[in-house]
Amino acid sequence: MPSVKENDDKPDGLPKDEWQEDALYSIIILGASGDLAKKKIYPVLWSLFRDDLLPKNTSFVGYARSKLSIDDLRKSFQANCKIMKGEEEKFFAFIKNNLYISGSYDSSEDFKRLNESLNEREAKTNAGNRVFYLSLPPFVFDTATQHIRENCWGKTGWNRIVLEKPFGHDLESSRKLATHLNSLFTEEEIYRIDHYLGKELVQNLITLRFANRIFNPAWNNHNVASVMITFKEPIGTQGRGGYFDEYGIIRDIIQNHLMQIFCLAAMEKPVSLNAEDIRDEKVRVLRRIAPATIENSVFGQYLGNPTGKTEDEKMGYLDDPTVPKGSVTPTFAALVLKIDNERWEGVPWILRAGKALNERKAEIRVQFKKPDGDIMPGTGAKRDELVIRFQPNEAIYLKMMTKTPNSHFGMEETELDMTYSKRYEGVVLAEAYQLLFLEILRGRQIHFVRNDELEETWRIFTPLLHQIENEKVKPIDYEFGSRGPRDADRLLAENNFIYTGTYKWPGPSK
Ligand SMILES: NC(=O)C1=CN([C@@H]2O[C@H](COP(=O)(O)OP(=O)(O)OC[C@H]3O[C@@H](n4cnc5c(N)ncnc54)[C@H](OP(=O)(O)O)[C@@H]3O)[C@@H](O)[C@H]2O)C=CC1
Ligand SMILES: O=C1O[C@H](COP(=O)(O)O)[C@@H](O)[C@H](O)[C@H]1O
Repeated sequence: MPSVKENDDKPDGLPKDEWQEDALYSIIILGASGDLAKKKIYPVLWSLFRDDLLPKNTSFVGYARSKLSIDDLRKSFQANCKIMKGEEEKFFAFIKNNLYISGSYDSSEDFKRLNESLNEREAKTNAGNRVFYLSLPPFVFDTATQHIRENCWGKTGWNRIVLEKPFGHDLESSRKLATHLNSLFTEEEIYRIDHYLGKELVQNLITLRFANRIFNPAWNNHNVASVMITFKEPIGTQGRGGYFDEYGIIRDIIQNHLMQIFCLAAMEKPVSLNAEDIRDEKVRVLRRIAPATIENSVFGQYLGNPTGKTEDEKMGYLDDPTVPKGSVTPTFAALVLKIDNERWEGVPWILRAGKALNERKAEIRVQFKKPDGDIMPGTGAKRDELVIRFQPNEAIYLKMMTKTPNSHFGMEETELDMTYSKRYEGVVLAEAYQLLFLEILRGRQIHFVRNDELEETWRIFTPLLHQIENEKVKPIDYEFGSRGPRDADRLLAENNFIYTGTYKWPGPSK
């Protein structure tokens, strides 16, 4: 097994693709001067270039309003790139493949200049394949996409447009955006990124469920008591409260990341691994869910922790000067969805997400019912629980009962454990954006969100969002660094999720 621990953004074993030799691939980053571009997109492009995973003829074209030289651009993102000793020359070659054009998002002339520059570079090749990556605030989506379509759509190869969330603010605005995009592009040309779909263990859900005989027969209301999907972050809004306040935790995490995990865990087996077949099943299960309700939800907002170690921890959500005074935007939410189909009727699916909590964690817990016809009553047997920990320290473990060694029929809780750092020692997992970028270039949409998925998730959450916003429902206070409001545990208990607190992992967590 190769060990690449010395540089942990070098993933192991990514397949080398056979790219079109006679084509020029242009990756055009709109909003190249922005935060996402410098923190994420350029560093990921560098890592893929460094590891020879991109087509040989790839050119990176930044576009933004700021007047920047290539050197300014480089300085903006270099600190976020991992450049090991001996890789300086390669980094220099990466920078040489970069171009930057300053232009506004509402000027045909500027987009025409961008197009001329792309044409000029493509002239020496047979085909020009173009990826337009919109790393832009949502209010410029409409004009920018219009100009891309009218002025920059290549004629000799394929064109793909990549969008980051937010895809609208509610059902109506999402539909409006969809209508606009559909008037310009085909669905095959649109790549809606949800970076959770690029995470290794999220991708593994399909394999686990459908490549193993043992899970599928047990994956239903005869055997499953409840399911909980959790996202926790130990950081607050860190000065970006103004942005967060317009969205809140449901739009930021639950409607997208947690619902994508939900779909992969709850959907029926797709007829094939074709992107359309998988996405058809996701939509099918979403259509069987009634809108989320306030009665089945708990909302929280964090307070500063006076004993916190950092300034962030000491600051409550409302202390952030960028957050409007008296805001009731939730930074924590727990809610329950029910799926009205033959497989899942009666099983509560609990979705929880929060900022400023006690740890960083994203996981799914599937709690199984106790066996029927119990021949060991009164022995304290606990429910089996399958945990898939998406991050950190990726792991799949099944908490289960075993006979205590050398006892008569004494039993205790133990686990079948597949912790990635042990099972795949030394293997570096690719970062979500690395995998997703390669999928865009390959033209594979499995790990991207289709418009009807979006429509369904907005249908589920829009009535609740509008209600809490119109009625200014006050979230419950919780302290920075806690597990969130206590009422959330009550919601779990009322929805058949049993926490015993008796399970003990032997030794430090890997
Ligand atoms: N390979 C490895 O390294 C493995 C490590 N382990 C470790 O073993 C430890 C225990 O395992 P775990 O599966 O977490 O089991 P536990 O039963 O101890 O905890 C399950 C989860 O229940 C939640 N919880 C805590 N209090 C309450 C409450 N009052 N009501 C409802 N829920 C509550 C907590 O999450 P929350 O705060 O999110 O609600 C907790 O993480 C973990 O640290 C885990 O990392 C386990 C298996 C493999
Ligand atoms: O989309 C978002 O995700 C991040 C968390 O991503 P992760 O990969 O670090 O789990 C979150 O911090 C941010 O608020 C949200 O917009």
